Amino acid sequence: MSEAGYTVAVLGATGAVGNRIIEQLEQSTVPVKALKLLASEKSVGKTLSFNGESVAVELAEPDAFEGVDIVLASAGGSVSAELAPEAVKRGAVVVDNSSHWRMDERVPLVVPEVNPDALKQHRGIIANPNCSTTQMVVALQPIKEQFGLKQIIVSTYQAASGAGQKAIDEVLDQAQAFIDGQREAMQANVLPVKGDEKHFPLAFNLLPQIDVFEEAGYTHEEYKMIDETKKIMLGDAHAKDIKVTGTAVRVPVMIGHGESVYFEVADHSATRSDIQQAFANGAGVTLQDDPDRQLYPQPLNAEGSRETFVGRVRPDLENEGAFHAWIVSDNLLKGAAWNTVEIAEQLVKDDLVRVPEGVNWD
Ligand SMILES: NC(=O)C1=CN([C@@H]2O[C@H](COP(=O)(O)OP(=O)(O)OC[C@H]3O[C@@H](n4cnc5c(N)ncnc54)[C@H](OP(=O)(O)O)[C@@H]3O)[C@@H](O)[C@H]2O)C=CC1
Ligand SMILES: N[C@@H](CC(=O)OP(=O)(O)O)C(=O)O
Repeated sequence: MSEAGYTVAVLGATGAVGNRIIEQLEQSTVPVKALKLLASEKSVGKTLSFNGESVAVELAEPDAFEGVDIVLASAGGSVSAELAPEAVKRGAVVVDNSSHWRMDERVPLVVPEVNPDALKQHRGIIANPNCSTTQMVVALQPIKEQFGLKQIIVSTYQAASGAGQKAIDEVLDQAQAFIDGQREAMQANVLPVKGDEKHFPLAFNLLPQIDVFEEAGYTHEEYKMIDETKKIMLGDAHAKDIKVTGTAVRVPVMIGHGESVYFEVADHSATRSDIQQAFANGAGVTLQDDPDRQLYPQPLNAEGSRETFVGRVRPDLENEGAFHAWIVSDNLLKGAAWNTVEIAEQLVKDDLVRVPEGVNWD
């Protein structure tokens, strides 16, 4: 790093996640010497604000990464597949939000509260996990550290914003049609999966499909949660030390994913209060758990926060060593933009903003 700091590029700067990356970067400890904002042709010439200054959006193309030290990418999988290697070739370290690189064995998949040391092995590309996975592993890491984790069964309640601005707009239009008594006018073109054969309204509804269906009746989102949790917590997407399964459901909430999690610990002496205390002490976790005061996490309250909120902690009444908890976080912040910027902070702190010699992604 030069005295003045790093040149940072935000790829996908005009998107919902990109906008929040810029905001999080403004409030971060990353010393930004210069900022480049990159997007598609249609956004070239637009300006966005960073630290009170107006920055013009440029075209995302290979040469745009000349002189860049850190790239924070959120422009989708195909863009990252093509441009991340180009950025690395030009000496930049890329933190990528898309799912494209996550399962690549050469790529660390990082949540700084859980596996910051994985960054030490980076070869220029670092992946940011799926939003539902991130908040679950942040919450459960202190439980794993103190009591050992044997099994996780999760049901997600995922906000429309996870599928982008178009999904939010669609749900609001559907809600208005429903309120106007025109149920037949509820248009659905985006959810559950853009480009899939059928679409259904989410307003006043629940959709037990996020992403496409794959083997054995599971969706891709469910497989991502299983594989990514293992890669982050155990260092291997196929490890068997913790059994993980789940059901991913889209709910008519705008921002903030909820998760009902059943988990089994190895140490059967753990009490409800031990588990609550472990959550309360967890990095990035805020315990909101007081049934007497009806205190529990809610998406509307989590919006805009970097924290992962945990409540409704209770033992399973039939299985020894098993507990339930309710986890909520802002899917666009800890689930995407903040985790990305937090990784950049960790790279700076550990002096890892450099591409190792001899790396080749071609
Ligand atoms: N970690 C996670 O769980 C999450 C990850 N994501 C990832 O972030 C990505 C962005 O999500 P979101 O912000 O909601 O999406 P948006 O649709 O709001 O934004 C997409 C961004 O990508 C840019 N873009 C699209 N195509 C290209 C292209 N060919 N070249 C350069 N830039 C391009 C867009 O630029 P323009 O405005 O010019 O079209 C825009 O800046 C997702 O595709 C996903 O991969 C998103 C949510 C959560
Ligand atoms: N699939 C997530 C958002 C997302 O973009 O996830 P991923 O980065 O794993 O594709 C959701 O819909 O809430």
